[in-house]
Order: sequence, then C-alpha cells, then structure tokens
Amino acid sequence: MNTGRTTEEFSIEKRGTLLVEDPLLNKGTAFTTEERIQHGLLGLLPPHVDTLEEQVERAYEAFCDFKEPINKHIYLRQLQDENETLFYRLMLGHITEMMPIVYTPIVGLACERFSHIYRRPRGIFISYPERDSMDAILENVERDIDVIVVTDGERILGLGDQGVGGMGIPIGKLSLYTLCGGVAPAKTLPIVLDLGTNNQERLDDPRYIGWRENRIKGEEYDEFIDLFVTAVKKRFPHVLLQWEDFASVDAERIIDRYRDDLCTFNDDIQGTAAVTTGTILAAIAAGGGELKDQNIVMLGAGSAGVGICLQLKQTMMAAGMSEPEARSHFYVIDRDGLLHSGRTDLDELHQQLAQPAENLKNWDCDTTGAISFADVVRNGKPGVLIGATGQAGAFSEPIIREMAAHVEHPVIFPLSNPTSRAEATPADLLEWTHGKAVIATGSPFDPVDHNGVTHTIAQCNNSYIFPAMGLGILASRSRRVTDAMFIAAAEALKETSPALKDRTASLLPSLTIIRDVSRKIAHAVALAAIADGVADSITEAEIDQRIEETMWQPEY
Ligand SMILES: NC(=O)c1ccc[n+]([C@@H]2O[C@H](COP(=O)([O-])OP(=O)(O)OC[C@H]3O[C@@H](n4cnc5c(N)ncnc54)[C@H](O)[C@@H]3O)[C@@H](O)[C@H]2O)c1
Ligand SMILES: O=C(O)C[C@H](O)C(=O)O
Ligand SMILES: [Mg+2]
Repeated sequence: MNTGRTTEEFSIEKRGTLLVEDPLLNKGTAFTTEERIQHGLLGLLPPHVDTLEEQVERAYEAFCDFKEPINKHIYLRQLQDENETLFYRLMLGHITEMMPIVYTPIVGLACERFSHIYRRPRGIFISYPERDSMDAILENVERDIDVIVVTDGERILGLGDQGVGGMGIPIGKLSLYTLCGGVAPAKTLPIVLDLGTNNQERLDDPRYIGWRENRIKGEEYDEFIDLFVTAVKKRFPHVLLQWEDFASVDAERIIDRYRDDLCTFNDDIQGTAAVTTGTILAAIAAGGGELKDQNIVMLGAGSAGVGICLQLKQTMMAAGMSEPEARSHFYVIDRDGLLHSGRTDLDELHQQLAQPAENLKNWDCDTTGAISFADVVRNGKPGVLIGATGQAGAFSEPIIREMAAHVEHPVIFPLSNPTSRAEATPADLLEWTHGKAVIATGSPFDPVDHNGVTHTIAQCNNSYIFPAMGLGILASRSRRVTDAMFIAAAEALKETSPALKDRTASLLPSLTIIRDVSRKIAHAVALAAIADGVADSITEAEIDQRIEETMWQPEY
C-alpha cells in the first residue's frame, strides 16, 4: 500500500472499523479477500471486491448526480475524508472539471458556509484561548509532516474575513500539493489559527463554530504567532510552512520576521509573484517583445500586487537595468491613487514601487491631488495591466478601451479571486479590445468565442507554483526558501507556456499535464536552492531521481 507513511507508522497496525475509518489507509470495497481476513474486515464490507478503476467510476457517477457546485464540493471533501487514494485518483482523471470545485472558486463559497457544511474534522484548529497548549495540540498529530499550510482566515481570497471558515483554504491548497505536486497526503497538515473574526455575519450566526470574539490584534497577535512558530519548529523542525490568506499588513510582517528562521514562504506574496512573472514573461515573449520595454500598471497595492511588482522589478534589474530605471516602469495604484515619490504616506515597501514624481510633470490629469487609474492609463500608456484588488468590475470599459488605443496587444490580467471578484471578465475584455487582449485570470474561465476565434483563458493562479515549490523543496531537502528559488520557478513556468510556440495558444499549460509542469519547476527550484547553499548539494540526475521518489501516486 503506497500511502506515503513510514514503515514505523505502519507498525501501529489498524484493524477492522478503525482501518476503514482512516482515509489514509482505507481502500473500501477494494480491500481484497485476503486483506479482509487478515485485517479483521470480514462482514464489514459488501462482498464484491472492486478495482480502483471501478471505484473511480462509481465515485464519478455520484459526483455527476450533484448539480450545485457546493454539493459537489461537499461530496468530494467527504470522499477525501473516507479514502484519499480514491479521491486523488478521481481528481487526477478529471482535474479540469474538479479542481475548480475543490479549489478556487468554489472553495471560497465553502469557506463562507464552513460552519453550515461542516462534517468531520481535518487538520488542526488552534484558537486563541488554547494558545498555551500549542505543544500539546501539535503532539496530537500522530504523523510526521512535510508541509503545513496555515491561515488566520482574515483575507480569504477576495471575500474578506471568514474566521475559522478560512480552514477551507489550507485544506484546498494542500489537496493541490498532492494533486499537482505529488506530495504524499499523509505528509500534509492544514492549520487554522482562530484569533476571532470581525465578520459580524459570522459572529451573529448561531451555527458559527469558531471562537466567537472579535479579532485579537497588536502585540497579542504577534505573541500568538511567535508561540505558533516556536511550537511548529519544535514538533516538525524540517517542515515547509506556507502562510496563506493573511491580511496584508500581517502577511508582510510575519514573512519578514520568520523567513530566515525556518523553511517558509508566503504564497500570496511570493507564489503569486512567481506565477504572474512567469505568465507575463510568456505573454511578452509570445508577442515578440521584451520585459525591459514594458510599462506595467498594477491596480491594488496589497500582498499580491506588491509581491508581483517587486519580482518583476527584480527580473528587470537582473537583466542589467538600474533600480531607478526599473522602478520607472511601474505604475502601482492603491486606494489613494498612483504611488509616486511625492506622496508622504508610503511605507518603506511601497516606496520601492513609487514612480519618480519628476516623470509625471507633463501628465495631463483629470483629477487634482491623487492621480487616478484613468489618468495613469491615459498618460502612462501601459502594455501590461494587472489587477489584484478583490474588486469586481475595477477594470472599466472606458479604461480598457483607452489602454487598447495605445498598444496592439494589451496584456490584461484580472487576478482577483474568486470568479465573482475578477476585475473584468475575459468576454468583456475581448469585446472592448476587439479580440486583441492577451488575457490570464486568477479564477478559471471557460474559453471565449470572439468573432469566430476561440480564446483559451490561462488561469494565472499561484497553484502553478506552490505545489511544485513544495516538490522541489522536499526533493532537495531545502532548509530555507530564497528569492532565487521563486525566480527560478517563474522562469521554468514561462518555458512551459504553449504560447511561446503558438501565440494564439493559452499562456499556461493545460492542467492535464500539471504533474509534468511541476516536475520541471521543482527541478529548477532545487537547482536554485543548491546554488544558494540552502539544500543538499546533489547532481541534476539525483534531483530528478528524488523528485520521482517524492512523487506519490494514488494507487493501492
Ligand atoms: N491569482 C492568484 O494567484 C492570486 C494570488 C493572490 C491573491 N489573489 C487575489 O488578489 C486579490 C488581492 O489579494 P491581496 O492578498 O493582495 O489582498 P490585499 O487585501 O493585501 O490587497 C488588496 C489591495 O487592493 C486595494 N484596492 C481595493 N480596491 C481598489 C481600487 N479600486 N483601486 C486601487 N486599489 C484598490 C486595497 O486597498 C488593498 O490594498 C484577492 O482577490 C485575491 O484573491 C490572486
Ligand atoms: O487561492 C487562490 O486561488 C489564489 C490566491 O492564493 C488567493 O488568495 O486568491
Ligand atoms: Mg491566497
């Protein structure tokens, strides 16, 4: 049985009901007659012995019987809690259809309804009142763990504070670690840090199953996070710890504080930066251009927006551009308008992306004071526009038409999730740009037919990066996560773009080959980790061998 468990863990043999109730060991109707005799299962299962393929067919039939996506989600989550091998085998065979159900966008709805659709526990819940029991809580995890994804539920996709319901995100992200990156499910652990919620709807909901208090903030918050990191390091010293969907201000502070302390990264900042850089590089290369010639507008200056621009800026500088010159290619817009050097309200991070005020002297602006999005697009004439605001409709028709008037093929990425928060729909973007826009979105969209041409819409989502990052880190036994590893991941992703061979093709490869894409990215990540001195020094052939050994396959 290939469950990703160690021999030692197997020696704690489970029998009978306990065995069929363990999703990591359960084979359900596929337990053979010999296994049924040997493991005390006689009479506990119907007599027919299924193959895994037969189980998959039955499960797919049941999946199709549900019409509402949320019910499909509940069904798949239940299957995952019953039999992980079957769950992943089913998902791998139907990845394009099922990933949006388990992950973005439907996982967003599942977080909002978490307390209503809750069935059985998965992962670890650490609430504020239990802060002094963190060691005991982590001791209750009876397995060795390679990857943790943790959230505090405050910025769930573009849906805001979901409190304990945010747990849906680490569960979904870790499902992708296995599905796309091949990390053994037994080695993954989702965690929610429940520090309360400021979402009044949740607080007023009699079904809410989180800690029913307003959020803890300030020093107490930081102390809690410190207790958590200390406990994780003690219990799982070599684990990869991924931070997910924290409010921007906490996300940045936390990763700055702990990045040199353990193997850790923030997916919304670093994973998003890598997928977007890789996809932008592919879009520009497909159009025959170069990054150094692009003016880039970023709407939204939170975790994602800042992370993306800093990585793109770093990429320009790595190609030989000076810092001031690279900075002048970015027009980053927050709620108060364009970030520029004349503003006195910018923190150190945002100053790194402030447009030099002298470049704006001859701009013709509609507004006095703040420089608006419309002013920026009209005067800056960008070739690339990215949205990370969480605001549906933020890319308006007049602004997109204005952009298209200045460039032949505007590159437009509405990255906000879930689907309901996208800054614009691909259909509208193609309509407003007469079919010229080169598009990638954060959430999945169906292909769009425009004037007889079918446009496949790439999903520029960090899901192309974090599972592969995990695979590369595990294969190379990396001890830290460095910027160079994300730069390598972005470059490797770019190289897989179908648009490099055919500019009308999708910017990103199909999910049906995601495990191969992950292998390539993992290889590049491992090489970068070795070059940075944070991983075992092994040959490229050894890297590939370890990638194959690490990759778990859903089979009995
Ligand atoms: N595609 C992906 O892989 C990916 C990855 C990370 C985040 N996202 C999405 O991006 C969005 C933002 O995520 P984040 O982590 O940066 O959140 P965040 O809260 O840190 O940042 C959002 C920022 O946008 C600003 N904003 C809102 N409306 C604006 C407007 N009209 N004009 C200018 N600025 C505006 C907010 O003030 C905030 O600073 C979310 O919807 C999230 O789902 C997508
Ligand atoms: O979860 C996603 O789909 C991507 C990203 O991490 C987000 O927060 O939107
Ligand atoms: Mg996220």
